[in-house]
Amino acid sequence: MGRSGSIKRPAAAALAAPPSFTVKPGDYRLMEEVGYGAHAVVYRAVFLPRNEVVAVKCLDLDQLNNNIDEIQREAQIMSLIDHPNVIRAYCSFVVEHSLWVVMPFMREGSCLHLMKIAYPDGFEEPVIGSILKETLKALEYLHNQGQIHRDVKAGNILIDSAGAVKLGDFGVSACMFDRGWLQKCFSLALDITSIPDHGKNVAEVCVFLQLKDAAQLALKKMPSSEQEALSLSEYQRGVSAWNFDIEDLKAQASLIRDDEPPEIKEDDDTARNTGMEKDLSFRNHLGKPSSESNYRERAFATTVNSDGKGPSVYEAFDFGDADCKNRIDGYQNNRAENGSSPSTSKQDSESNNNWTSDIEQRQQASGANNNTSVERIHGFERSISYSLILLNDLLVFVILFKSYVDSLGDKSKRNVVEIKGRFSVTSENVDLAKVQDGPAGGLSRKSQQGLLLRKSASVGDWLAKPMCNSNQLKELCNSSVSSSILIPHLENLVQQTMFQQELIMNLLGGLQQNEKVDGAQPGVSENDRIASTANSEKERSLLVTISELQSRMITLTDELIAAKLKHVQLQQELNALYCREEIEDIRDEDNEET
Ligand SMILES: Nc1ncnc2c1ncn2[C@@H]1O[C@H](COP(=O)(O)OP(=O)(O)OP(=O)(O)O)[C@@H](O)[C@H]1O
Repeated sequence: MGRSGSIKRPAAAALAAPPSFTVKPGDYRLMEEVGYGAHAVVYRAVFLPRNEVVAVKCLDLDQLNNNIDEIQREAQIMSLIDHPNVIRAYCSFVVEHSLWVVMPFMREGSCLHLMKIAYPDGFEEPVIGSILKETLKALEYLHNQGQIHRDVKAGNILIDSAGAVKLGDFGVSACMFDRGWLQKCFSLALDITSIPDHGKNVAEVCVFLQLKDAAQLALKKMPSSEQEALSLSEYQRGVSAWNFDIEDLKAQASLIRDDEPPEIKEDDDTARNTGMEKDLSFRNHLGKPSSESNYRERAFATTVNSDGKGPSVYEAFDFGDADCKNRIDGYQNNRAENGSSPSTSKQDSESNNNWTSDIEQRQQASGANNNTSVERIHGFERSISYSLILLNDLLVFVILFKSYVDSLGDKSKRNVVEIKGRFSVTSENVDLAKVQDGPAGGLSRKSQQGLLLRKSASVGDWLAKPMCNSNQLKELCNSSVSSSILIPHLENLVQQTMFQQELIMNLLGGLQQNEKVDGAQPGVSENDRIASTANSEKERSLLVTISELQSRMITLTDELIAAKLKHVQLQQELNALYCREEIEDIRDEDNEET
């Protein structure tokens, strides 16, 4: 990524809003509310002169009176955007106490919304891959423009009726090359510490930073009941945040009362409101009644109706891969055949909330007879393949992470080009090609080692090809991979490991039950008995493998946590060094200016 001199700026023609959209409020008719965030309500609207459907984001200026600059920046950034994967503002203007931003209407809503309504267990991997690919294109474009989005999450990834994926919400984005912004950050830090003598500031800022870390730690240590209440309240309010805890998400979804989710009726023009608590005063302030139906739910209802009619959000995606598409269609058909409308799938997940049941359901739906031991064995094999894949990923990450932590010790002083808030842009920019080949890319790389991994129907192709060969691994260990890239993967892996342990326990329980049932069945033929004995042998050896995997995973997880702690400690030391250097630079500049 270049510095300010190399930032590409959109051509002048692209800067101007399309002349066809006017800045007269009377030209827009606000329809139903389609979403809301911390500072804004978004409506479906009609641009009357052309009878064209658009989205209007209404930002409450009173509520944000201290952040006018930021609001202006968001509107400005959105109007400069010219990329198919980033939501662009057609125009913006002030209406009484709010700023209206007119933009393309994304009919299917956000990924968060889709998951809440119809996919409480998350999307299928191919869909995730497709969404992420488009999102990465958006980020690449923004980064080339010198912008950091800083709020990439499911609630800000929107999908239109054609299946196009666009990144929205620039409320907290920042320009990486904005020196003024950088200075503001530092002076804020200095204000907080209230130290008049600049000579002492270096140390004080580092105290300040530690306090901030302590506050974050305290938040983590908040009693789980309080965390749950906070988390549930945010979930119900539709506030989207990063949450990698699948069990937590499931628990939150299950806490929503049965009468809260929308009733999915394709021909119901007045889809019911979700009933989620919302800030009524804010919405009334913006001049819209709070009881209006939620268009989003109605719109998506047509895509997931169990009768199979209506467009599918999946069908709209261009996967560029017939196999992927078939698998998705198959999954969709299974859902339809099962009658798994959003409400029923939620009940399913409550009553049958484990991975093995999911496999069984999908197998049943595809017409497979999974009652035999052979089928069960295949199920176990798939589970073990999944375990092996995760285990190997974990191993690769532990090795990488350890070498990264070790390398941090040697690199106590890197070439800092810019520090922007919590971002440090160094001359040692991460080589994305390497990173793709590493932790993330490793997932899509074909296994070049001896492991023969059976493809898992549930886990998907991309997970079944996870390994780097030894040379690539060595190369990665020698390269400096950013902790901000590694840590989320590591955390994710720890969670997956825990999930695996639970899965193994479920498998063991399921196997014991099945053995009991098989033993009790009368009228079993001699051939079946022989087959059953052979399968029992196989099951037993698989069980041994499972328990071995389990203990290896636990050991690896422990190592991982220890490495992570060391990393945090080293990172803090590094931060302190960066701060010192940057503050000295700023002071030198001040001195030069004076
Ligand atoms: N162009 C659009 N078309 C359709 N729905 C949209 C559009 N833009 C936003 N939404 C919906 O409105 C919701 C809130 O929008 P947005 O995230 O921009 O508001 P915000 O106040 O900036 O949110 P946050 O709290 O995340 O900062 C989104 O999650 C999405 O569901």
